Amino acid sequence: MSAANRPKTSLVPPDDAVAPVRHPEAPAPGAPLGAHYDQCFGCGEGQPHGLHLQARAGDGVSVTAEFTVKAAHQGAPGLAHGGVLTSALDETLGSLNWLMHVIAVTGRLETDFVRPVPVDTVLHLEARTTAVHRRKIYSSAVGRIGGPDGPVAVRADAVFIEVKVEHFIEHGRDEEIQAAMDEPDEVRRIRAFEVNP
Ligand SMILES: CCCCCCCC(=O)SCCNC(=O)CCNC(=O)[C@H](O)C(C)(C)COP(=O)(O)OP(=O)(O)OC[C@H]1O[C@@H](n2cnc3c(N)ncnc32)[C@H](O)[C@@H]1OP(=O)(O)O
Repeated sequence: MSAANRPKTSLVPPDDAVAPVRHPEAPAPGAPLGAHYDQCFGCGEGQPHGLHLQARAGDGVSVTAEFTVKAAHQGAPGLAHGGVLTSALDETLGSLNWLMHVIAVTGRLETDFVRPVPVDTVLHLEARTTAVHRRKIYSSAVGRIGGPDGPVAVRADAVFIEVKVEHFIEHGRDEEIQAAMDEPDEVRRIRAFEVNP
């Protein structure tokens, strides 16, 4: 069935889903994950239009991250754009896959916007993978304002789908694929595609 005709997929894992497994070489809890690709809109240091989100490994398959809402991220006067907040959730959720050493892309992402988020706010994000079923990875995230224990402003549930590295090579634009493959630093080269080292 083509993707366009596929029925809407549940965000609830099926009964025979299993617990996620943290890779033995995943970064220790508390370790910064760093950017997986310097041009990534979510985390890339070299991306002037990006969110510059910084994530750290948590326990199990979990991460925490911070994102500061800038003037460039407004939707309404002085308030963050909902799509930008969803991007911050997507990036945080996507970084969970690195802890399992699985390459995956977002298949479905559902966001609840609970409170408005003003410019200059630091959004404190927490995400966790809850279940895995074949290639489907079920994860959830919340974003709090006013501190890591502050009130929830946004939350999201997602299904990521495991893919092979060919997904990026087949579908990405040649010049960026080539530049990422020519990266002399092996870890950066690998992480551009979030491939298992
Ligand atoms: C490198 C990491 C970067 C992280 C950055 C943050 C994350 C991102 O934003 S990634 C970018 C946004 N996402 C994308 O571009 C993905 C675009 N979509 C695609 O390429 C394809 O539709 C893709 C790969 C998801 C699935 O296609 P395909 O491999 O043919 O899947 P298919 O074989 O049909 O389905 C596999 C399973 O996934 C499920 N599935 C497929 N698509 C979806 C979906 N959209 N939602 C939920 N489940 C889905 C299917 O139901 C099937 O489940 P089951 O095993 O139970 O039968």
